Amino acid sequence: MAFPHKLYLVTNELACKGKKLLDVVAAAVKGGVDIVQFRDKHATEEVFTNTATELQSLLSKNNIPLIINDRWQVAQYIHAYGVHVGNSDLSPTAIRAAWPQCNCLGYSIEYEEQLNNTEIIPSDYLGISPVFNTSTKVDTVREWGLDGIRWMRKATTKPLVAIGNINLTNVADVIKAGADCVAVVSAICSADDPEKAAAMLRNEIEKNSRS
Ligand SMILES: Cc1ncc(COP(=O)(O)OP(=O)(O)O)c(N)n1
Ligand SMILES: Cc1ncsc1CCOP(=O)(O)O
Ligand SMILES: [Mg+2]
Repeated sequence: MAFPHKLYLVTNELACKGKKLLDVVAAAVKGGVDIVQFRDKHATEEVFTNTATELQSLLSKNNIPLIINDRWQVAQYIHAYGVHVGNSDLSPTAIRAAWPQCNCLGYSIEYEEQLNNTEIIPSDYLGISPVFNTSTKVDTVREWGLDGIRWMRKATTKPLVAIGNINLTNVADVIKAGADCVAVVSAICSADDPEKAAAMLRNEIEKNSRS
């Protein structure tokens, strides 16, 4: 599966610091975000489904794919583009079996051994998780660093999405190390001007991409 996306917004309502989540997402898309993940680890099923539905409506008007974090049944129900899962979630193989129409299945890589695991095969992209330690997600195993990106680039041909404390100061290095796409929470959600923050990140990615 082709993965043409370069700048991936992962949402976090708290990180938006009082701004409305949908406004932040709309601004980020104007700035150059080309794929969005709805991630809320605490919302009830009802609130989660309602917000996911609103995001799907906003993003489909802009031809931007929506990925749902963890809750693949909500993703299927709202006809989202896909789902992102990690080691504590239902496996990619099981999701493919339960939801054959899923267009895009993302899978977090926290351990080197995962690259020898058959779960890589049904995955459409791999999340390098995290590249740098971040206060946005503290239940992590280790930070991969730039060397980890370089290692993964050599170890697999799957599209690589880098995530974890990526911002304007390090995004060029992350791309040069071999990531195909950069995912951020705080660098956009917490910015005073999310549109400008997205535009600056996108510009830096384009300047340093191989294609
Ligand atoms: C693009 C991307 N990469 C990694 C993750 C982390 O997923 P996971 O390991 O399942 O952890 P939670 O996000 O569920 O806390 C991600 N969400 N997105
Ligand atoms: C969801 C997730 N998965 C690995 S790190 C992370 C959070 C990234 O957030 P930030 O861009 O604010 O560091
Ligand atoms: Mg998860």
